[in-house]
Formats: sequence, C-alpha cells, structure tokens
Amino acid sequence: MARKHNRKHRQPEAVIIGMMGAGKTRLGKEMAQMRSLPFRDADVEIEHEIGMSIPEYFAEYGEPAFREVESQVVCRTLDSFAGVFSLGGGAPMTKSIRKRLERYVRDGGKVVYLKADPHEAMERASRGGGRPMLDGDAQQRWMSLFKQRDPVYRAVANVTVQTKGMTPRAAAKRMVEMVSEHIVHIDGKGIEPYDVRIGEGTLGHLPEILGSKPVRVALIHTTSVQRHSDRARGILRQSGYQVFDIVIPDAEAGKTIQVANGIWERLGNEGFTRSDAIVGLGGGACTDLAGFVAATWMRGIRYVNCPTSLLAMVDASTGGKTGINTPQGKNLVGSFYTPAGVLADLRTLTTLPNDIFIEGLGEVAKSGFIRDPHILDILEDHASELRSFDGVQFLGSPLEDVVSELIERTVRVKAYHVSADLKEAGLREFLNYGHTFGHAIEQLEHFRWRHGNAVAVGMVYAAELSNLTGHLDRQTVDYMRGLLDELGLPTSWHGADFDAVLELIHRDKKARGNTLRFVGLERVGEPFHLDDPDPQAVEEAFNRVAQ
Ligand SMILES: NC(=O)c1ccc[n+]([C@@H]2O[C@H](COP(=O)([O-])OP(=O)(O)OC[C@H]3O[C@@H](n4cnc5c(N)ncnc54)[C@H](O)[C@@H]3O)[C@@H](O)[C@H]2O)c1
Ligand SMILES: O=C(O)C(=O)C[C@@H](O)[C@H](O)[C@H](O)COP(=O)(O)O
Repeated sequence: MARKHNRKHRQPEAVIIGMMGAGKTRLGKEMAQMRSLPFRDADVEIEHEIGMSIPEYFAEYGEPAFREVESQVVCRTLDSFAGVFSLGGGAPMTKSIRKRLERYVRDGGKVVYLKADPHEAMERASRGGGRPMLDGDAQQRWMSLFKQRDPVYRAVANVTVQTKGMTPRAAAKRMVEMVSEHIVHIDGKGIEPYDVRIGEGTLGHLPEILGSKPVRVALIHTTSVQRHSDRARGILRQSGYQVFDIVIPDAEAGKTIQVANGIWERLGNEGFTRSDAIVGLGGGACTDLAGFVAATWMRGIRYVNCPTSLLAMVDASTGGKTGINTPQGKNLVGSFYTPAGVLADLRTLTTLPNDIFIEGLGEVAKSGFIRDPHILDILEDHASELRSFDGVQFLGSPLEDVVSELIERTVRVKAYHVSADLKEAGLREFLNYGHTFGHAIEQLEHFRWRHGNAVAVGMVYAAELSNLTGHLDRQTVDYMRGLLDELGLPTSWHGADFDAVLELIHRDKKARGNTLRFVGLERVGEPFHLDDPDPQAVEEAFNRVAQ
C-alpha cells in the first residue's frame, strides 16, 4: 500500500526582492545560514557573467543591455539553484523575470518582499555610491523608484516581511518562519476568499488579516491555551486594537446557547459594532463557537480563527461550519459563515497533550480515506512517532515537517470540498464520512469521548456498512482498522444498545424525512452517498463495531 513521496525539482527555497538598501543581501545570507543553505546574490552572479562591475557595464552598454543579462542570469538560477537567492532592486520590473517568478510561486516558491523603513533603506542605499540607478540626487531617486516599484513588488511577492524596528537577526528569523509557512487558499461560489496559513509564528499575521477597520477585537479562548492567547493579545494590542478577553468553558461545555448568549451580552455592553471583529483561539469547540457568535452578532462580523489543536487546524477552523450543540444533538444549530483567515500556528502545538493530538489524527485519516491516499502513506510511515507526539519536543524535530505536511494536505482536502459546495448540497457531505455514527457516540457518551476518537469508530462503522452493502472490500476495512489502531485511535465501541444509536442517527443532518443517509466508501479515495441502506445491514454494522 505504501506509495512514493513526490520529489520536488530544484528551485530556490526563497527569492528575496525589495528596494536598494532594504538589506536583501545581509538578511538573505543570515537566513541561508539559519537554514544551512547556500546563498546567491544576483548582482554578484551578473558581475561574474559579464566580467566587470555593474556600474562599468551600465556606463558602457546602458540599462536595457544590463536588464537582458540580468534576466538570463535570474531565470537560469531560478531553474537550478536550491538555496536563498536575492535579486537586484530593479529585477522584478523586467517582464520576463516577473513571468518566471509567477511560475516559481505557482510551483510552491516563496518570493519575499523585504520591506524596510524607507528612511533607513534610503540612507543605506545612498551611502558609498556604486549604484547607477541612484545617480544624481540619490534620496530623491530612491523615493521615485520606490513609488514605481512598490506596487510591482507587492504583486509579485507572496510573503512580505516588514523589518522596521527589528535587529537583522530577528528579521532573518521572521523570514525563515514566513518562508516555511504553508498556505492553502480557499475560494469558490459564495466564499469571500481567504487563506489558511500553517507554520511557526503565523499568529503574527493577525493584524494584517483583521485590517484597519476594527477598533475592538473580542479574543475568545479557553484557559487551557492561556499562553497562546497572551501572545495573540500582545500582537493585537501592539497594533493598536482594543482587545477584550472572553474566556469560555473548555471543550463541548463552551458550545452552548448559554455561552453564546453571555458573549452577545458582553459584545453589547462593550459597544461592538459591525466593523469590529472576533478572534477565536483554541480547539475546534472554541472556533465553532467563536464563528457562531461572529455569524450572529449584528448578522455577521469579521472573524479570524486561530486553531490550537491538531483537529482544529486540519478541519474545524476552515470551511465556515459554525455552531453549537443542543440537548437533542451535536451542531444542530449553526450557520455557514466563512472566516477572514485561519492562522494555524505550530507553536501552539507545544502545549497540546498527547491524547488530544492523537484524536486529531482521526480527521486526518478521514481525509486520506475519502480523497488523498498519500496522507495514509504518511500516517503509515510515521505511525509510531505520531503516536508518541510530545509537544515539548515538537518544534524543530523531524516530526514537525511530517505534521505540517499532514496539516497542509488535510486542509487541501477540506478546501476541495468546501470550495465546490460551501453549503453542503452534495460533495461536501463526503467530509462527514464517519460522523453519522461518530456524533451519536459523542452524544451517548455525554461528550466524555473526544470528537476525533468518535469519528475513528464512526469511520470503521461506515466501512463495515459499505462492506455489508456490497461496496467496500474486506481487505480495505481491515486496513482501516489496522491503521487507526496503529495510530492509537479506537476502532470499536459498545457504550449503548442499537436502538439508542438508531434514534440519534435519524437526527443526523444528512437524514431526509425518515430516510437514513450515510457517506460510504467504494474504495480508498472514493466516497459515495449511501442512501436508505438495508436496515439489517445498519444493525449488523453496529454489531461489528460493538465487538
Ligand atoms: N466546524 C467544523 O467544520 C468542524 C470540524 C471538525 C470538528 N469540529 C468540532 O470541533 C470540536 C473538536 O475539536 P477539538 O478536538 O480541537 O476539541 P476541543 O476544542 O474540545 O479541544 C480539545 C481539548 O484540547 C484543549 N486544547 C486545545 N488546544 C490546546 C493547546 N494548544 N494546548 C493545550 N490544550 C489545548 C482544549 O482546551 C480542550 O480541552 C468538536 O466540537 C467538533 O464538533 C468542527
Ligand atoms: O466541514 C464539513 O462539512 C464536515 O463535515 C467536517 C466534519 O469533520 C466536522 O466534524 C463537522 O463539524 C461536522 O459537521 P456536522 O454538519 O456533521 O455537524
């Protein structure tokens, strides 16, 4: 069953662009050193190619000839160099280079726009001469070039690093963090596009996503993530927002109408208007509730999700399903309401307990079974390290790369379904694989069973039902049981009798009238709608997971 991992072709880890004097060479070298990678500066490469200094070449052949050589050197290096590559300030103004950079970004590359304080950069650039583009009044020339180039840099770059007030080392560290980020873009009918940013330090994007309109920000979180909410509050206050801390009860106890009502009262008392915003920071229960409050306050205000559990990072924080539970069932009240952005900061996983990390693997595995089998290969290859997850050792360990790839791939599976079918008219229901039975377990266990664990058993139930109704082969059902077991996830449950389960699965949101509807599997990567299955099979599948 194991498949080969895709090998990336050689291309730079990062390409740095920006104005003269922004520090591209200095910070690029520092960044390369931090990542143990080689560094190349386009101007040095060009001088090597032309056999003279750039000012001499400019004087002899003029700017157009220089830009032509520059384009050849830059494009060649982009095709073959696997390190950090810094470009001259004018390079992105050349069409052929811009086109090549666009392709590099499409292939997953990172073009970093290094944006220094204009006065500092201007002063640095005009020091010492040797820059033909600044001939004459250097500072005035710099400013006029900045006006032309800044919009182009912004259009070309997919990462912007502001260095104002930072030491070179801190700026280089920030570049490393931002370049290591994985970004999944969510778009589609009825969706205001947004990004899911996965990496160390992504909480730093909060101000950029909230934007300048909100004055007040409600930071909704639980006490279990206090360390991370303190960091978020610091970032928000530094950017001038008025931050209101709203601490909610932990886990499912927070997903109630009483808790939502308490927050509505607080927002009212603090004068929250339509242009203010909400940040939900925590596990999936917290982001579901925060999204629900955002969707309902004044009929909808801006919100950003900062998931802190694996499950919330891979699933709950993205896609816009917001909601609360009622005594009759899970998530029965809610709304489809998309966040302005999702910041999955891997640093928050350092405090995540092992059992809650493992629970999150349930939804990761689900995404492998319904859409991306490569996820299953990764889970198989790293099952024992994943099972022994220890937040304290996590950052900088080989497991960090494995986990961030799993998060990115799982979010891509979510994005695929959500982008095509935001309001769950058909395709999106596949994300509900394992949930019909899983939600019943959670309810019957009074939420002592964690969501991801319940979904793991629910997936086995759906696989057994698919097998009993003539769809899925026995080998795949056994493979699923074996993999989940290796990851430390449960595969059986006998907490209630069949009638109690049947009553709850009739209340599942996929049911229509008296007809039960499940998501089944034909084979790995091929889910299907299993409508109105034979009642005997529904009961026999229950018996198979109850053993
Ligand atoms: N909206 C959706 O699309 C969607 C998708 C999947 C799940 N969900 C919902 O998400 C919830 C499950 O999410 P969950 O597994 O994150 O549960 P959770 O929110 O209950 O979090 C699990 C526990 O981990 C703690 N925790 C979270 N992050 C932590 C951290 N970094 N350090 C220490 N403790 C931390 C929480 O306080 C909680 O006690 C369920 O309510 C489920 O219905 C929603
Ligand atoms: O995003 C979706 O759609 C999902 O079904 C994702 C599920 O993993 C998630 O647990 C979701 O909360 C379930 O929603 P519900 O509509 O079944 O309550």
